[in-house]
Amino acid sequence: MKKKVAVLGSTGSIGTQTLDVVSRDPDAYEVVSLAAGTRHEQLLEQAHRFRPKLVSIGSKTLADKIRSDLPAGTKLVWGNEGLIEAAAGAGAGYVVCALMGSLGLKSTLAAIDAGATIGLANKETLVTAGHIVTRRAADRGVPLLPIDSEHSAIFQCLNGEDRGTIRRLVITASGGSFRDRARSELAGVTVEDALKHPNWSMGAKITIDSATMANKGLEVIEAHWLFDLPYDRIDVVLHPESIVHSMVEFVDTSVMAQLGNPDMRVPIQYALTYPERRPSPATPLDLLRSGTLRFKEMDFERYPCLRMAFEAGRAGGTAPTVFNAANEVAVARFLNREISFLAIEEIVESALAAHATTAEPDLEEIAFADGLAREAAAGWRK
Ligand SMILES: NC(=O)C1=CN([C@@H]2O[C@H](COP(=O)(O)OP(=O)(O)OC[C@H]3O[C@@H](n4cnc5c(N)ncnc54)[C@H](OP(=O)(O)O)[C@@H]3O)[C@@H](O)[C@H]2O)C=CC1
Ligand SMILES: CC(=O)[C@@H](O)[C@H](O)COP(=O)(O)O
Ligand SMILES: [Mn+2]
Repeated sequence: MKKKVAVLGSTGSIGTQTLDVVSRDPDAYEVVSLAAGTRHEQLLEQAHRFRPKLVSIGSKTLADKIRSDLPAGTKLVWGNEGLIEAAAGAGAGYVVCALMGSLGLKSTLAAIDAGATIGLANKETLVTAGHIVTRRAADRGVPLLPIDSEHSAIFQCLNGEDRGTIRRLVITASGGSFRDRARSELAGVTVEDALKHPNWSMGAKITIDSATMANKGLEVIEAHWLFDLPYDRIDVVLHPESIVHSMVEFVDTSVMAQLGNPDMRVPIQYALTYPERRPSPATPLDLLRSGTLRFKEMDFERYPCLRMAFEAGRAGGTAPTVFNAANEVAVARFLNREISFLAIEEIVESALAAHATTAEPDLEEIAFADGLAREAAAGWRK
């Protein structure tokens, strides 16, 4: 029987690569819903190609624009309610969460409540409300399968291993666009410079997060929730080649690693086919030709966003929510050319400093902390 798949964020980097994976095995998948924000022409093209039951777009204005061009029989919805319907109202048994930012939280929870298996790329959802998402998935018996490359790597290394035998996780970081520059050289860097990731082609927000190392910070918190490990057993190392996607060290000192050329279709496909492996279109890794693999200690002074993520993760409660929300707004302001690159970390630092953490927050308390942090980050002036 075909897997009925919903793709939330279908027009983005992960969304389009998911549709590429799905389109290579038409006997295995049926796309039942697609959700996007603003790229209406791309969404229309996807709707004609995959013929889903339902499509959702960011606003009523955009919905009005595409309505008459949709294939007959495709239901059109929009906005936040549309996202929920795409996640939980189209009969998907498998939901790929590839939205950008914590706006993905409600639709992920809706998909879990509907009993769908989750392919999770949207790390901000776990950062902002990890205890709620993981508990809800466990209560509902819903698998949360990682798509993020590092977490897929760890998940693959852990396959069949007893979790009690893990000594630590080692998450690799490329170092991002400015890894060869000192902090003193970052004052005047441009948006264009920051968007040049050395190894991966990704959406704008995560590419900036890689450059500030906030991405690795988000990933540390994501790993804490996915693998249920304390922060002092999660390490980060610089690995400029992005070939070792992450590692697990076990109590007997054995280290398992997952390697491959950087291509997100591999972890996306693994999340879709798990527990099976299938052939993939990625270029096979040839270690004889890939050159030296380097590993360096992480410098927390060079990358304060990573330090702050560890601090927020350890503080728990609403602190990671604030870290994430302030960072989302700061990155949007940088991409909008309102603030400098280095102001991103100043904004995150000041939001965290002003925040009094609430332990074990419910969804309302998370929304409140998120809103306050966004307001402070939007109003921040040098
Ligand atoms: N790209 C990558 O290689 C990796 C990404 N991730 C994570 O995956 C997630 C997605 O990243 P990526 O694909 O790069 O991001 P993109 O910016 O490329 O895509 C984001 C998607 O979300 C949609 N979207 C944004 N806002 C809304 C909204 N209000 N309503 C509905 N849809 C919306 C966008 O629609 P539209 O563009 O039409 O507005 C787009 O389809 C992030 O959490 C990221 O950290 C993790 C590992 C690797
Ligand atoms: C592909 C992927 O998973 C990204 O999160 C990637 O890891 C970004 O690279 P760095 O954050 O290591 O620069
Ligand atoms: Mn990653």
